Order: sequence, then structure tokens, then C-alpha cells
Amino acid sequence: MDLNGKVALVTGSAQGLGRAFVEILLKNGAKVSLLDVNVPKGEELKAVFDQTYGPEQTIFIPCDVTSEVQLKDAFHKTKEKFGKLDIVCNNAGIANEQDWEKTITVNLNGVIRGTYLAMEIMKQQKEGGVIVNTASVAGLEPLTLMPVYTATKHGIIGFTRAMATASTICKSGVRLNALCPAFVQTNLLDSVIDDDQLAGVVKTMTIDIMKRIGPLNVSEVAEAFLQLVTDESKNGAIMKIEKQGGANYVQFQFNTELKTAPK
Ligand SMILES: NC(=O)C1=CN([C@@H]2O[C@H](COP(=O)(O)OP(=O)(O)OC[C@H]3O[C@@H](n4cnc5c(N)ncnc54)[C@H](O)[C@@H]3O)[C@@H](O)[C@H]2O)C=CC1
Ligand SMILES: CCCCC/C=C\C=C\C(=O)C/C=C\C/C=C\CCCC(=O)O
Repeated sequence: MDLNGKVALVTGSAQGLGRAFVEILLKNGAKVSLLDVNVPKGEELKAVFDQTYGPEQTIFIPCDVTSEVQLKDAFHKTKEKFGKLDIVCNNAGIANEQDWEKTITVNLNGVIRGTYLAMEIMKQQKEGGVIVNTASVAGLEPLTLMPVYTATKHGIIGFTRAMATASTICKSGVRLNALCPAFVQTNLLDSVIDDDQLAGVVKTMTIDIMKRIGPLNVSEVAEAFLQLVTDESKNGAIMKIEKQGGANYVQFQFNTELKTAPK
């Protein structure tokens, strides 16, 4: 898929991975709608991108993904502004085991609602679209320190795979994938390390693992994200990104048999 002239929307895009995804899309010629709950950071970033790419290439929309009204409104504003919607990355996420219900609402409900809104718009377009949901290696194996975060990321992978299969069967023209990075150097990672409420042997062991593996840079994950967006042959694929092994598609032991449309 050539990204020149394509229209993308990225949630949680004011910093970290979301910001890196926006930048790689802009570099490849796409127009991007930036959604984030952090309004000062989002506006600041929009101003930075205006300098490099021009003010018409981006729009910043203040949006909390846990609000049905705000998310719906942001999707429709994006379509209104740019005329279509080709790429959606449901990326906003938090790691807060104390406020675990909020973690579920942001990480899982936000991704599910964003996927449904994207599907609704994209399936009406002749050229379809692509949805990339940000999961984590914690969606493939437990991150013992953060069981609720782990649950949300497992949920994203199951949801994305089921939706991808349904999309093939219904010939909606929409591809769905999930991205599973290991530890990445962002504020989210630092906030967990600095969280005094999380302490003890499990945290110490997790920090040791992280130091041994070494955290990824956001640019390494953005390159993998770009591969997933542009490769039109991989509907339903789940991509794992590790510091040592790079980006690889996950092979699942059990594959659903419902893959193709009935004859
Ligand atoms: N940093 C890491 O080690 C890894 C992160 N991830 C995932 O990557 C995604 C991005 O995380 P990072 O860039 O690391 O974190 P980050 O904290 O640097 O950035 C997250 C962004 O999401 C925004 N956000 C938070 N709640 C929101 C809400 N309710 N509505 C809209 N925006 C909201 C924040 O304001 C922030 O701009 C998350 O889904 C995270 O779970 C996945 C694997 C590893
Ligand atoms: C306290 C140091 C680590 C803090 C981690 C914070 C955020 C991590 C977010 C992720 O999405 C991490 C992704 C992958 C790690 C997954 C599994 C590693 C296995 C560790 C274990 O055995 O518990």
C-alpha cells in the first residue's frame, strides 16, 4: 500500500509510540488526525509537525478514548476534514494496576470502540482500509507485575483476530492487525518503574528482565508498524517486536477454520 495521500487517525498520539507512528505516516505522505486526552502536549506536537510537514497535513483533536461521544465525534471530524479514512491505529493505553477498571476502559474498551468506528467508515469506502491495534508482548505472555494490563492486551489480540476473520468472511475490505512490542522506552515504562505502589520481588525481577533484554526505541517499533500498515497480504496477523529478534509474525497453535466467505 502506497501511503501517499492516505488519511490516518492515531489515538494516544501526543507522545511515545503514538507520536512515532504519526511521524512515520507523515514521512510517507499520509495526512494524520492526532487524538489525545493531553491537550497541551497534542497542540504542541501539532505545531512541531506544522513546521516540518505543513499545517494541512495534520489535525489535532482533543479526545478521551473512554468517551463514546468524544471518540465518535473525532472519527467523524477526521472524515469531514480529510474526506476519507484509510488507516486507524488504536494505540492509547495506560498501565495503572491500582485503578484497574480505568486500565480496562482505556486499553480495551477504547480499542474496541475505535475499531467499530473505523469499520463503520471504512467498509463504506471502495478502497476499504487498515486498522492496527497496539497490544503488547504482554498480550502473548503474562507480564506478572501487571495482571490487569496483561488481561487487556490478551483481549486486544483475541478481539483483533476475531474481527479480522469476520472481515474476510464478510468481504468488508478492511484489514485488521495487532502490534505487540516488548518493553519500549517511553513515559509509560518510566511511570511503572517510578510507581512506588508497585514494589517487591516481582518488580525487581521484571526490571532485571527488562535490563537484560534492553528496551526498544520508539523508532524501531514505528518501522514495524509501517510494515504492518503497508503489507496488504496479512489480514489478522499479529506482529511481535523484540529488541534482539526484531519484528516477526506470531504463529498460533490453534487457527480458526472460519477463514473464507461461503461459496
Ligand atoms: N512502553 C512500552 O513498553 C509498551 C507500550 N505498549 C503500548 O503502546 C501504547 C502507547 O504507549 P506508550 O507510548 O508507551 O505510552 P505513553 O504514556 O508514552 O503514551 C500514551 C499516550 O496515550 C495518551 N492517552 C492515555 N489515556 C488516554 C485516553 N483515555 N484517551 C486518549 N489518549 C490517552 C496519553 O496522553 C499519551 O499521550 C499503549 O497502548 C501501551 O500499552 C505496548 C508495548 C510496550
Ligand atoms: C518495572 C519494569 C518494567 C515496567 C514495564 C512497564 C510497562 C510495560 C509495558 C509493556 O507492554 C511491556 C511489554 C512486554 C513485556 C512482557 C513480558 C515480559 C515478561 C516478564 C515476566 O515474566 O513477567
